[in-house]
Amino acid sequence: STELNLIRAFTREVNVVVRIAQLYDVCSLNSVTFSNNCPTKFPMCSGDSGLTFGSEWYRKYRVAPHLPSLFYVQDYVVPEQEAALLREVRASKSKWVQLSGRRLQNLGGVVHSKGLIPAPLPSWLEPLLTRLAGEGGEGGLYGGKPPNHVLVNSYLPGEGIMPHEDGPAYHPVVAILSLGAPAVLRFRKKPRSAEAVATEGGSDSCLAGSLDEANRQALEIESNQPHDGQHLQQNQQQSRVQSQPLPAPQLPPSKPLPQSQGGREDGQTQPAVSGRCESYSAAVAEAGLAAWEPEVTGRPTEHVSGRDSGGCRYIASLLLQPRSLVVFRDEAFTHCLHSIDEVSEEWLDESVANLDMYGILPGTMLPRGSERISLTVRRVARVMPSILRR
Ligand SMILES: O=C(O)CCC(=O)C(=O)O
Ligand SMILES: [Fe+2]
Repeated sequence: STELNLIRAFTREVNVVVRIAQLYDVCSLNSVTFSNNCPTKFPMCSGDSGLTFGSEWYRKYRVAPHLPSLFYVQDYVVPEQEAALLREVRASKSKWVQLSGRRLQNLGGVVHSKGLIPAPLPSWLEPLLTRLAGEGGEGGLYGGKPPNHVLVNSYLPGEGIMPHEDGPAYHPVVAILSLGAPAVLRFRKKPRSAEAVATEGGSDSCLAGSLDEANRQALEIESNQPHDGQHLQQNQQQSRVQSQPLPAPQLPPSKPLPQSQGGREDGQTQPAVSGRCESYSAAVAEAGLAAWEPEVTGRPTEHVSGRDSGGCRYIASLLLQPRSLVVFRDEAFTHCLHSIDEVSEEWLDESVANLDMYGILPGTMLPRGSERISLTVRRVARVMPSILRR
């Protein structure tokens, strides 16, 4: 019976260990490790990573199997709420800043390298911000604290936002509400720095790094078009808020800098991509991101299905319909760049992960139609003490 007791005690211990491992989900211990790298014996790893991350909300709205920290909520607001929000944005006394590819209102204060220099958020945003803070299951979307910063972006057809990351000033979660017209948000792997390429070896360009047949086609088709670095430089030169174009190639700054030091008006980090897109397979493996394999069929010749203008594959894209909410966090926030093409029609290629929801077939062209307004809602992790407020 002593042996039996020992066996029982041992079994209890093992159960406790297994339970703890399940609760804490080994995959979540390192946000860079994803479900596909997880030992299969932990069921929470298959498609989930993390305690909160495994909540019902995230399970319900996860949309792209290749990018498990990307979430999409169709019809997050009803048409009346959309109309009311659009009225408020248009009536707002806040100053619009004209950038090269969009107009921008910055609400909640100025994002500085040392944190947020806070300013009051307009009262019309309160119900939306309260609702957003409560999404995502226990603890809410922003780590138990309310969002404190909102960008209002306005895009006319033909306008967009170049590949960028939102940067380390923010708690790594963003929720974007789309109003008025659709657009496609595209995710690609963050480029490796020139330094990393030199010291770790490998290819310094996506084009050279994945010279499969499809990529050769991409090169041929797009050889006359500027790739991202050139786009970035052109945009920077055109931008009224950017005092000087940044030389390319250039490392993404480790933190957003004040404008005078080359930072952006919107507090975000904009790497000069300059075609320095990391070898696709290496990028995907390093970030634990699964491959999205394009089907090279029936596409118009000016587009290469699921690739950016440098020939790099997108990890995922999302059709952002009016009234929808997109949320991305963790690796989608820190390991990827996101962008909206400067087009008046969106080519819905196979990388667009949510076409099914709308009964749209890949290969469809979707006119952007009219002005799109987006509300980018985030929390700046550090808020400057009031004594330093201007
Ligand atoms: O308009 C969007 O959907 C994207 C906006 C964005 O990426 C940003 O404000 O940082
Ligand atoms: Fe962004």
